[in-house]
Amino acid sequence: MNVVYKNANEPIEARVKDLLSRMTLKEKLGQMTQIERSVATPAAIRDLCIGSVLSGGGSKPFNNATSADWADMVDGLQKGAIDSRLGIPIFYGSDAVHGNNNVYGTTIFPHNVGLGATRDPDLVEKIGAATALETRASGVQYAFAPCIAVCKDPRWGRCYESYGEDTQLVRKMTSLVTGLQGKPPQDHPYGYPYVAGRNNVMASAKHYVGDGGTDKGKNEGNTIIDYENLEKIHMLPYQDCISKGVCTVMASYSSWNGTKLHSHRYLLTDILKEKLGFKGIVISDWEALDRFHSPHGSNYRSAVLSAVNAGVDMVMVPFRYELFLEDLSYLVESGEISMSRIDDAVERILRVKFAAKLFEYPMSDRSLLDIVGCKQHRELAREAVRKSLVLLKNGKDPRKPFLPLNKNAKKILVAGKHADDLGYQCGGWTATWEGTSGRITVGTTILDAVKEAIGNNNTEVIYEENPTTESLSGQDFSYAIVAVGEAPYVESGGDNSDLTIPFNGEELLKLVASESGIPTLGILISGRPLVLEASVVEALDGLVAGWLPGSEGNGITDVIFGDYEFHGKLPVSWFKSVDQLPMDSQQNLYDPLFPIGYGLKCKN
Ligand SMILES: OC[C@@H]1[C@@H](O)[C@H](O)[C@@H](O)c2nc(-c3ccccc3)cn21
Repeated sequence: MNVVYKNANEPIEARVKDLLSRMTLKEKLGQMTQIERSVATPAAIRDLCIGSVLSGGGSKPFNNATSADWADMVDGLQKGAIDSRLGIPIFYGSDAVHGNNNVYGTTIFPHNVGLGATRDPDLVEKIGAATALETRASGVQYAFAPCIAVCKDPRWGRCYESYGEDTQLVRKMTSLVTGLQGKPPQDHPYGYPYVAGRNNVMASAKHYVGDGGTDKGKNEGNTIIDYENLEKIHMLPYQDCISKGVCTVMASYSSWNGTKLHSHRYLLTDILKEKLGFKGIVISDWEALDRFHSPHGSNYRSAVLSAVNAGVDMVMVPFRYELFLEDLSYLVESGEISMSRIDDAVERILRVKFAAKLFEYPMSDRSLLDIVGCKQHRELAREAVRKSLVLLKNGKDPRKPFLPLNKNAKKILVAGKHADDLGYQCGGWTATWEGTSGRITVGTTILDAVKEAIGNNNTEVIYEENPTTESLSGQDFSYAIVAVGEAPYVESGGDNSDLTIPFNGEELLKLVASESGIPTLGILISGRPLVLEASVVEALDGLVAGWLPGSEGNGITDVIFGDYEFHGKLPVSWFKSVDQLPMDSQQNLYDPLFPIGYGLKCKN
């Protein structure tokens, strides 16, 4: 007998209609529920018809779990879903935001702020395609990416997740969606979710809307702006993602003029779904409903009512899913949430699952495992690092450029906390949620890369994390490479109104460059512009913004030793003082240290 929803030759909408008609209320509500892997079991997924499972930042089967270990985990949970009465598969979500970064041994690409500096949407699309392959290799079919925030204030703890402060730049970088999901055919219906096949993942445009425009850059804060500017500055990139067939849009924790996005029916339904024609899933952020009321998690039933009626289709619960289901069921039974709202949500979820071909290919494809961290992907990441670096200063005398550095110099000093720390150069959302110091995965630090670039020359390379004038005196260095910057941070943990270089980074630059008088290249490893005193810039012979380059540190040496030309342009304004924030390049008062778009070449 032809069971329409099980027939891949049937049109998606026919499959959706057929399956929806067969579902009980309990099964429909289960599909609207996304739970965290730490509380997920195959039995719960089967019995409650759970729609999705996720890994919160860094949540993994065990430390240093490989892609194969992840695929075992995801497949085990998927079996529970397949065993359910109607056999509706889950999708498994993870923050693959700069490669499949939760998983050990994967290629870690530069964070978005560095990709914004490349101004190269084709490169970003290729990064999306490579990320999709490495993500699917781990069994994960859904990436919580791209973040298309337009970051208007570097004090925001998530600034490095934004491609930059300019809307048009962020719009170009939505090419990541095409890389992740694949390119829809010409006749693909506008706003309809699209996933090309098993080598692609569902994407999530986030965080809708205005997350990068909050007052003083406060994370999860309030974006105070009229609708016209909300649309012009923060909403246009969502139109680009919708036109590319993005499968999901994640609501923002933040508020617009005092109303939380997660309960904003006008923006989630009237605008996103009706005016912009988005036909995929609106998913909540993590415990967003628990944050509606104080204390955290209180008055949960009213939060469920507000969010679902506003247009949230799937709730990233992620732990208290029995309570969520109980409250949601009560609200539907009482008529406070209509059956048509539930059916709209479930239709969208099923539509994405059929579009992503999850019914046909529910299990992981182990043939992809060889591609994880492969040379081709690492070369792509290395190219992205090269193109992301921004040369801010090259020589104290324009007629005597300092870069490119000489590989055959007699003696080179490499210094600074960020010169030999893979975790620091990867930043947040790597291995763990916050990110951490040390050899957290497979990769090349700046020091590794310098040694590799120098090769067997007679050049002596000396590394000192924290040199002193005493340790440097009489050493006769040809020049120094000093890498300083930020320790990894994430979300509100990164909110910062001080923005000086941590770990006394400026003092170290001055110590090497002026007190010890060594010709010095400063490299800033940071998610954003940081305070640079004029005296520090003056003391340096060269200065490079390295952003958060990821695992392929040799992309840095490729340009500082001149094997490749610098390419990067600032995606954000570099302030002189935090008192100037937020900066607006369109204003007459605009007076940055380095303007958005600034970037030198070696051979000008
Ligand atoms: O990891 C899933 C999502 C991610 O995709 C969103 O961009 C981000 O806002 C987010 N914050 C948390 C999160 C926040 C606090 C504690 C634990 C987890 C979880 N998540």
